[in-house]
Amino acid sequence: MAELHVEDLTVAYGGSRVLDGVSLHVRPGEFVALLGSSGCGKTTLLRAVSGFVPVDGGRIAIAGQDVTRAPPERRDTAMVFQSYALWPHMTTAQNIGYGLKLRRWPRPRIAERVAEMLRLLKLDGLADRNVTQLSGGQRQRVALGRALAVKPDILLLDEPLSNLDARIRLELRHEIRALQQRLGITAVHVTHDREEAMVMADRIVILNAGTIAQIGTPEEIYRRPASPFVASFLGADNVVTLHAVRTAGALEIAAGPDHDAVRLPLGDDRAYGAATAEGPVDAHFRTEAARLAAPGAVPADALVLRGRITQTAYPGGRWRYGVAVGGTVFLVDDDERRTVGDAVAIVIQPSALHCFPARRERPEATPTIWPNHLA
Ligand SMILES: Nc1ncnc2c1ncn2[C@@H]1O[C@H](COP(=O)(O)OP(=O)(O)OP(=O)(O)O)[C@@H](O)[C@H]1O
Repeated sequence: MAELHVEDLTVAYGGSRVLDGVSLHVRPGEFVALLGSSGCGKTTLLRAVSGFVPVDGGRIAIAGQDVTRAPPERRDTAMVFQSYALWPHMTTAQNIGYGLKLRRWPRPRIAERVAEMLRLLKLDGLADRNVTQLSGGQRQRVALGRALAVKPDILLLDEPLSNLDARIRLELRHEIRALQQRLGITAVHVTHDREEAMVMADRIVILNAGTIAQIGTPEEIYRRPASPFVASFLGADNVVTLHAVRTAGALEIAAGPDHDAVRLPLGDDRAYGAATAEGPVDAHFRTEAARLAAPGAVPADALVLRGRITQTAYPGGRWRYGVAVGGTVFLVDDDERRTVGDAVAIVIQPSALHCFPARRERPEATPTIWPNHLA
């Protein structure tokens, strides 16, 4: 088990900076996912760790050794690629044993290790088959076997599941995770699939335009996004601008044209972000974290937005509605079947709100009446 230290890493292609001051510590045996939208620098970070991209500044250490300037072959990393990158003229066994041959392992030891990998990866019976005659899932297992065979300090996974169909992707997701835990190997996994990162990783690193937006466990980043960017990226992309005042233990929301004043109690998990948000705040909430009610039947301790249904869809399980509130359309899931034109209330519990200082005030959210105690 080895640890990975990345400190203040900067990488530029030509004149343009792709990674800017990235620092990250991956603990021994930990599975870390790098998550971010296309072009944010995930693959570049992985390639910098493996030594295939020169760095402009900062430091990389693997198992306590500074490898910042070391060539790839002097770093104990192994990479699995989206495109498998197998040798097409070789069999399964030859591909898995390839790294061992390069390291000049004696033949009997190679055969032993390859057999072990075939067993681990459920590739028994396919040892002598040419890899071009394997399915996508099988090919990626071979690539994984080739990477693990050399017992690397760090396993680097570059979107290994992106080319596979949905069912195989789910299957392999769990297999990779189980294998990584069983072998206790330190792994860094690049993905742009939020759910994949959530279910596979011990911790998730969210990258945004070459910098780290947040590092945390799946639960931490989901429940406590550190910024509007992370909140939106993790699905809380309904945003309502409110006027808030922080009082002891609560966030007082002033009435607006489409909602009444409400006192949202603050607790450990409640209205996270509200502690620093006062005045105009952008409150983010998830489609699935709100519900709809008839306008007259709403609870007092939740934020309630009055609107009208403009769109309906049935993605499966629950209905999904577009609800226009003032000039903004929010997406909300609900169990009940409703119709376009229905007047409804969107009910959002405080624990489902992620509040941040508003980036810009939206006219429709400016309160017309400030409650007396806030005036
Ligand atoms: N060899 C290169 N030369 C110049 N620019 C590059 C090179 N490789 C990547 N880039 C640029 O660097 C930025 C980050 O690329 P990178 O591949 O690290 O992103 P990513 O987050 O892995 O994206 P994706 O999810 O699309 O693979 C992008 O703007 C990309 O166009």
